[in-house]
Amino acid sequence: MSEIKFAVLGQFFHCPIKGDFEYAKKALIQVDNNGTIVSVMTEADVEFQTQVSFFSSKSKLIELSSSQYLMPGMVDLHVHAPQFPQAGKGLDLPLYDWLQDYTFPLEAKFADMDFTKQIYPSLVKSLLANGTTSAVYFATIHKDSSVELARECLKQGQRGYVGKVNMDEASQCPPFYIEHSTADALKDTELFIQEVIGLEGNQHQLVSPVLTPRFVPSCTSEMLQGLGELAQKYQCHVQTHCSESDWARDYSQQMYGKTDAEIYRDFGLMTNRTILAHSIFLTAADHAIIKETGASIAHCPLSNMYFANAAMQTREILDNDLKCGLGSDLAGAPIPSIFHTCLDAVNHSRVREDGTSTYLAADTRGESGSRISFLESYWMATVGGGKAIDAKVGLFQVGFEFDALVVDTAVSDSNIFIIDEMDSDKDKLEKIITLNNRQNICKVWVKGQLVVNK
Ligand SMILES: Nc1nc2[nH]cnc2c(=O)[nH]1
Repeated sequence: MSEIKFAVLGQFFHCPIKGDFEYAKKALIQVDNNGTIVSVMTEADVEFQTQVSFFSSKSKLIELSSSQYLMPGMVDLHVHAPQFPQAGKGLDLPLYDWLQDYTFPLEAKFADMDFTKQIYPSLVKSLLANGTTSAVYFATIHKDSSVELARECLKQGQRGYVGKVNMDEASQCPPFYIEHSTADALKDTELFIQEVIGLEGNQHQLVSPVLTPRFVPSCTSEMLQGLGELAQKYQCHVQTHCSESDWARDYSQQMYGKTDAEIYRDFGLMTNRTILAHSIFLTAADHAIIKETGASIAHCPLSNMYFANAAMQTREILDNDLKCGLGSDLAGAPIPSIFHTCLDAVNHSRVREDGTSTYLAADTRGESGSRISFLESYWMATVGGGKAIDAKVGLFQVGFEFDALVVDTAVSDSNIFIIDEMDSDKDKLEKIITLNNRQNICKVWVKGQLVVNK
């Protein structure tokens, strides 16, 4: 039996059931040397006090204060790592022009390892400080630079899913940012998979490789075919963009006469480890394909407001029990925080429900019944994300990995203001979801390893 590394004593929130939450006022969570939760006790357990005293006497007890809340780590299902320097600017163009004018020139710079090493450490640090314990990254087309991102995740202790981007369609990619050849790119991708799996210190697979066809327009059918074969061979994760905008949806129809989900399925890219970013223009048949294959959706609400030309079917996706989590889509949206994304997801659904045009009567303006709740968005950010990456994270339950953070509502520069006599447990959780900032996050653990400690 593995040894207990530490035990945390304090209050916690988590969401075992979509749309609901659990609050434990005083709990003791024991974590073993592998970073796995081996016991979750509350005061109702007869052994509770004895265990608390035991871990205290061994100096293995981490006791939270009354203003501190233990929460599951956040899962960001869609981050463009090389776009970090672009965050907060350049969102004035539609998707196609934004890629060509701003994004591809920036991503091309990651051929330079010095530039890579200047950017990626700050990005990983920033995400961890915002409570993102697991991140699913698009890197760039450059193998060595992409491996460096995986190495950086490992170094800072973040659960990282990293993809070397593939793009080889000459009509859609600029000459300065395109694979040398499809065959070379596929070889590089296979090497990338092997190098990431074999990284020094990655025995527990904290970082994993992800096959990453950028999206249908940037890939030839040979590339999609080759990546589909690698997905079957290595059983690794796959990530891509799916039906993100009118333009992207129409491109697929013109080229293949199919939707993105149908194209990915037909090339063997839809598996229960596939993450489809955006997924705005889904048909009923797409829903069926996604459900049948067990693929997941990364909902990126803020970026959708810039690029999607439409609102996400979040309500239907949740009601249809499709696997769905949240993505920041840095830097199609500027904010590196999945707490913020929770708020965006709710806002996005409310705008959809209400509609926008003041020239229309209220009852014809929006799509009634399409809102989602704060608890549903938080569920997506934790449990939904965990299911998408196929990791046991997002809940404080025995057998789950201890990926967690401590939110302190009493830090001097806090936006969260809790009054115990006035705020119910649900009020407190909603306040934390909506008002939490990185200054409130004082501790972060990934797989039982303390990676942020303020
Ligand atoms: N939001 C977003 N959509 C894309 N579609 C293809 N590439 C991208 C990208 O970098 N960001």
